[in-house]
Amino acid sequence: MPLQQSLLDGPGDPELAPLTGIRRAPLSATAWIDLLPGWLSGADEVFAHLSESVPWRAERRRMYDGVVAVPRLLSYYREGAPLPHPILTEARAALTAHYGVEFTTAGLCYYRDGRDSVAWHGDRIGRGATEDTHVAILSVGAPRSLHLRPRGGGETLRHPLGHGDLLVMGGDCQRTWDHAIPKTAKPVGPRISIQFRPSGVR
Ligand SMILES: O=C(O)CCC(=O)C(=O)O
Ligand SMILES: [Fe+2]
Repeated sequence: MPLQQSLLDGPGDPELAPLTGIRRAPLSATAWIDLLPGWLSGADEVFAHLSESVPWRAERRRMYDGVVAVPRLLSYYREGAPLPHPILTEARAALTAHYGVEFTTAGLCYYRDGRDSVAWHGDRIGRGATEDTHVAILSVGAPRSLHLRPRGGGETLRHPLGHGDLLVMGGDCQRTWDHAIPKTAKPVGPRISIQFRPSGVR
């Protein structure tokens, strides 16, 4: 199975490292990202479980004068909805304790291959449009690059997100920066991204 070859974590129960190891990279005076590579170990089983048990949806969106397929599969766990793997419940509790901010919703994306992507955007639907907010991303599966650039234009920063890695955006990052997962022509396996957000942020 080509999927297995892309995962390097080996067997073992899913386990989260302490968040004390997280490193902050300021983006500006008011925006930052926190990074913790390898936050989740034993991520193979998590990837396999989520691939199979999450109700993935293929969405279509109206664009200009046509309707196009959204280039990734989606699933959304609103506030109060049980998450699809116990390690995600644990991850959310750890993030909530570490940041003193309640993460209540989870958006999941499934990038089937390098043609799947998310275009430049900020998570500005709702509260993120006007208030500082945290958005925490746990990545499992094939590594993909998260790109960030200032909204007014400027240099693009590239952060590779691998199997079990955590990246948290904070401050006014959603208002003043955009992020994207660009398509890649390289042969890449599937990736699942889990985004934890506080209430009212999309
Ligand atoms: O796949 C990712 O890690 C990012 C997804 C994202 O930016 C979003 O769904 O808002
Ligand atoms: Fe986003």
